[in-house]
Amino acid sequence: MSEQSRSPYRRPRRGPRPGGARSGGAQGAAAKPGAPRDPARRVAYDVLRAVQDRDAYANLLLPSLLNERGIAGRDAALATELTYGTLRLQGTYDAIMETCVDRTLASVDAEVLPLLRLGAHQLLSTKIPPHAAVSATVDLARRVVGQHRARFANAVLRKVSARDLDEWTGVVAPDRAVDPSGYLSVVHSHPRWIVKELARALGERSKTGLVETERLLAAHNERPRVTLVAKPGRATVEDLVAAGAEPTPYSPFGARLTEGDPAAIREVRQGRAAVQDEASQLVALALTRVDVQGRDELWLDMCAGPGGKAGLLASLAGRREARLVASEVQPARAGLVAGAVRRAPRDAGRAIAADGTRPAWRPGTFDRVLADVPCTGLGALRRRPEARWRRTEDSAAELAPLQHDLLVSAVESVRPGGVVAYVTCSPHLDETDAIVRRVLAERDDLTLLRAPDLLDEVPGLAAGEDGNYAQFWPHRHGTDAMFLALLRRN
Ligand SMILES: C[S@@+](CC[C@H](N)C(=O)[O-])C[C@H]1O[C@@H](n2cnc3c(N)ncnc32)[C@H](O)[C@@H]1O
Repeated sequence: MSEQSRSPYRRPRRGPRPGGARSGGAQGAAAKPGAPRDPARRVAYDVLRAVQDRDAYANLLLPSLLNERGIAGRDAALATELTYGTLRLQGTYDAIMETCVDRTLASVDAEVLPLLRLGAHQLLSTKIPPHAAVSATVDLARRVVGQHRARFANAVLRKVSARDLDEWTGVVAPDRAVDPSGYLSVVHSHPRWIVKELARALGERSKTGLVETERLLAAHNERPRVTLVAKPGRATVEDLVAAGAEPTPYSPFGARLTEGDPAAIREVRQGRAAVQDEASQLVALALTRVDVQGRDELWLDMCAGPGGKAGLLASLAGRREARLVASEVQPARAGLVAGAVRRAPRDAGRAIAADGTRPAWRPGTFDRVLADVPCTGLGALRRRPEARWRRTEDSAAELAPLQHDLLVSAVESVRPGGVVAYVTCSPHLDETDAIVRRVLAERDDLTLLRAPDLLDEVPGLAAGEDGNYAQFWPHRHGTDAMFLALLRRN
């Protein structure tokens, strides 16, 4: 059963609307004394506004508002579903609502637009009965934007309620045979440029109908399960399984939660385990598996904040009597890295604040270097629902000079015979293949290794012209779309 179908609030795309009011109806679960009416929709609206108006991150703001307002249980689950679901499918809802307003959607007031999207989500993708979805949203509109604009919201949502999601996309999406990217963009709610970039990274052409691209886009709209890492030497997968998680298919350190709050797990609270995507664990593991002849004592994580991979690498280094320097340019994030590497076996990790492009160490100091560079994050769209609307077509080009300089610096930091892992949480070819190729072309002291061979327990990873890169994919591996290139310095 997919995560999507597991959600109690989701409605299958086709089929009858289940009858009977549920907790997602207008009044929801019993409110606490003094709590605002319909706290779930109110908090979802506040997060959508903050994401839209001040570039807030939903995954940070929502938990803190739920906590601040004392919203828990079914109301918290409803608020989470409404917030993330609305942000993910915003592109589809906007295409539908364009046909339901008598002006452009862009000219609708900023206070009202999130209400319309919230209402459209309840109508088109949840089991909330249509009359409850409309009346609860209009009720909220009355309170937050006034009677006049609530009437407008009511009129738009009544038009939206006339069809189900499949009927609507049949009306508003371009013909797939004529414009496959445009069709996928509307049906799976991604900006068209992202559809094209992901298809390019998957090696698919429009002519073929973009079959695998569609599977990837659909995976981005599924709710991902929380994955944990048991830091070697400090906790085990068995500890996490005892706490209710399931082992991950590939990482020897990973376990997935089916539901529940990771902070409720003792090992996580104690810093012996942490939340970390399985692909992040595996790219760090691959770097430690490469054979480096001779000395293997000093490792560098050059872009370490907030410290996920550094935490794992420090534990792995400690078990081999190596040490890790975890460096991060932003001092506040370097503080998080210090927390992540604290109490590694043999005290193997040390965090410093330093600019990787102006190294605070001598050239050739390290035996293994991780350059997990800043990137567009197009590989983590499952977990960051608003990111697809925030990045632009130019984002990758803007990051490329820094990515290049960091990889060059990583290469200079490793000793001859040592190895560099270049990693992005993005499959966009301009920040993966293009950066690696450019550095390989500029230098004659590098050999590109076959990264998939270091992770031979994971099928379907090989990418790039000669299959030398490892590229994870959400729809193939159930992970973020993490990219890995391994370079040996000769
Ligand atoms: C993709 S994140 C790294 C994620 C991290 N490895 C983890 O697993 O938690 C990239 C990091 O690089 C940092 N960064 C950006 N420019 C940098 C530079 N010139 N030198 C070092 N770090 C830099 C960013 O602040 C950000 O924390």
